[in-house]
Amino acid sequence: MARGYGHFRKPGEHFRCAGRCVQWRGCSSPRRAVGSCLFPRRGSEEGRARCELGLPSAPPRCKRVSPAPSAMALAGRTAMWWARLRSPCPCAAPLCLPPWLPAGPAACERLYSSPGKEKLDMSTYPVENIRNFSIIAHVDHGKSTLADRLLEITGTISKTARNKQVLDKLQVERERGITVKAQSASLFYSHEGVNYLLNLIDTPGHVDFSYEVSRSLSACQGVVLVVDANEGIQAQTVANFYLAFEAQLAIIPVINKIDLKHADPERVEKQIEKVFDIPTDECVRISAKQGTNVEKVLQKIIEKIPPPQCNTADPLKALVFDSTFDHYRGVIANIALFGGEIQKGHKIVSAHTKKRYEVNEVGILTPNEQPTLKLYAGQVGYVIAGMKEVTEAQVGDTLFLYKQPVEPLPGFKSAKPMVFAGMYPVDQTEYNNLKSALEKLTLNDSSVTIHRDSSLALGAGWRLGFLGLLHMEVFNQRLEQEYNMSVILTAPTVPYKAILSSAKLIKEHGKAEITIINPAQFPDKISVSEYLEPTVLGTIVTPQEYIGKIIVLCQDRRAVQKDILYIDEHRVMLKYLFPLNEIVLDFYDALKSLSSGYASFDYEDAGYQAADLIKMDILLNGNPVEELATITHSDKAYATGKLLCERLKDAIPRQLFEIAIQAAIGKRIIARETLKAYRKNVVAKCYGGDITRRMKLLKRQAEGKKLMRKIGNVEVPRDAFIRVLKREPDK
Ligand SMILES: Nc1nc2c(ncn2[C@@H]2O[C@H](COP(=O)(O)OP(=O)(O)OP(=O)(O)O)[C@@H](O)[C@H]2O)c(=O)[nH]1
Repeated sequence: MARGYGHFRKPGEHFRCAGRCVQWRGCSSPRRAVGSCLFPRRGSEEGRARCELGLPSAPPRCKRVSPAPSAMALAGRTAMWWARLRSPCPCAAPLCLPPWLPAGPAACERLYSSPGKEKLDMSTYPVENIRNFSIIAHVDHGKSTLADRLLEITGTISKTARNKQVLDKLQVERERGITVKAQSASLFYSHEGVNYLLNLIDTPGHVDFSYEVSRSLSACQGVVLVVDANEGIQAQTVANFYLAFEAQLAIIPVINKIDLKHADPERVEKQIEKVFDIPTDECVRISAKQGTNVEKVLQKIIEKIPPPQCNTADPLKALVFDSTFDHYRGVIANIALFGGEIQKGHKIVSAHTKKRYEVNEVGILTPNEQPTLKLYAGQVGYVIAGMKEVTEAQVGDTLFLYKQPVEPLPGFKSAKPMVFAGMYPVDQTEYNNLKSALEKLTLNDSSVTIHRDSSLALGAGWRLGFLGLLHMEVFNQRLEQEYNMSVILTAPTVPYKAILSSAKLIKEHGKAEITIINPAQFPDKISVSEYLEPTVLGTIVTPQEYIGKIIVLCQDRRAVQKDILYIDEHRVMLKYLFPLNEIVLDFYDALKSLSSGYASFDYEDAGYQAADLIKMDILLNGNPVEELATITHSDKAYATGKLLCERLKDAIPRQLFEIAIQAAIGKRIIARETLKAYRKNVVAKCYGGDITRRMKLLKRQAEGKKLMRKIGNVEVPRDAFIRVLKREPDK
């Protein structure tokens, strides 16, 4: 496949390079594709680019094929190289060789070399042979591992030891070992002589990503509810069960990890019967890791989950349940067809924007994009239709054929952000780049809300709403990893409300009830008749020996007990009404710490309640730090103020001058810490003429300084805001 010098490549052509498939992204006019330019000289621009991207170094033979380009030509081609190196093959999202790819060059060529010629015919899967289902469970109960085995058994991926969490494609997912993004895959399975098309969606387990689960369920008729045979029912098992139950989906309970030494599937079956009212004989006992009984799960899916209720003869009605942005192809929308069919060339209209598009490509995910001739009612796949702007692809939108309008599908309830934080570019010149990165990332994560904001110290930025602190951390990490953006995040806060009493303010806001997502905009007590704080109904599942400590912790967090239920002789389920700001930052850590990791926690929105709130300012040498202002309950003001000052004292490096750290309510100072003046001489121990060592130490110090941002005359490290506000786990 490797082409020599002088070959004319066509745009879109696939070819092998350094052991992987690449697609030519050159311009449409025939141009000399120095096929070998993918094997650059060592030390060249491209060489460095390849190195940064972690691509292998050039094989020696390629150096012979590729004549060394002149400096000018090199500069001219660099952008093109970059574009091509960064552009993944449309069949393979990651640039690196995907772990599920069958070994050997032949397999690679078969899969990726000419997808255009290998479009699948999906007409052989009528609606009655389709099953759409999600795998739901508590964190780490084995959803992704079960998905791997299902993909293997159905021959979608080959059986190799490298197949671990194949559907967790994002770097952040692989690094953290958690699923943050629901991923779908189409499986072909033959049962009793009938060929079935099974569309699987692997969902995240953590409470912060439950919006992904609820959206995934809209494309399904059933769920596989995985429960760990050792841990039993946990808080997210209950939450996810009710999501599926309310959506009236068929539920297949699966008890996983029966290979574990302490597995007790019988106990878990009884729990399932007691809490969910599902007879014990309906549970399937499996070991997803070892593959035991996984085939039974497939059979249950076919028997218990009904096929989608829709018809290919109806007009096209496609629900966009997820979308991603590709730099070259625009928006790739994941769709579930609730009627009709769709194919290349169709003119479609978005019910949301009313804009018209022509379909360029349709296909299914296996789990990479596999183009198909058409998609039919009941099937789940993707569509590329030349949507160039991220705002054009709304998750929850309905697509229909031009001149054949349909009633739009109900779409999705918009996600309700639980925490808000300010986000600012480290350097204001990066503002536009960050704006574009945020737009693209929020397309893929529609649960994030964005409002423009600005701060005296940090300049122009945004106030972002997240579903929780983990969600905020993951979003920040994705911005860094996928868009190479580093940002400053301010202290997270929950959305409070205020009922205004001042006529002037009501006129200003146009309404009496306002939502405060930025502590800087907290209105004075004189102009407010009542403050309201958000609450959540929390579910805690714990072994009974920790119940005493947990009750004390909940009381300390101003929670009110609503229910208590023994799910078996050893485990208890507690329900508490919590003020959201008491749990959002560190409650989970505290709970895990005092229950030795055994208790689990989940929560759902429970509206607002009246609260005695005050705004607390933090002053550094008398100057208020807007980014550290917090809204707190009056009962907790002194304790919070003292703690914040102590934390700040640890977080701020000592400087050449003394720093007074104070917490103030209005003009009243309620806590104070003093940071002594200090200047570290990093080269103090370097005597003699060892210049390289001195340079190294000074460079390291300079790098540390880069991480800081000046606020007034005091340097505050970038990550201080979250660190300072996170409480220590309660002892
Ligand atoms: N012993 C044993 N371990 C298993 C089994 N299934 C999964 N695991 C392990 O459990 C851990 C979590 O598995 P995952 O598949 O990532 O769990 P998950 O539910 O997808 O996790 P999240 O996506 O973070 O919610 C991994 O270390 C798996 O190897 C099993 O049947 N037996």
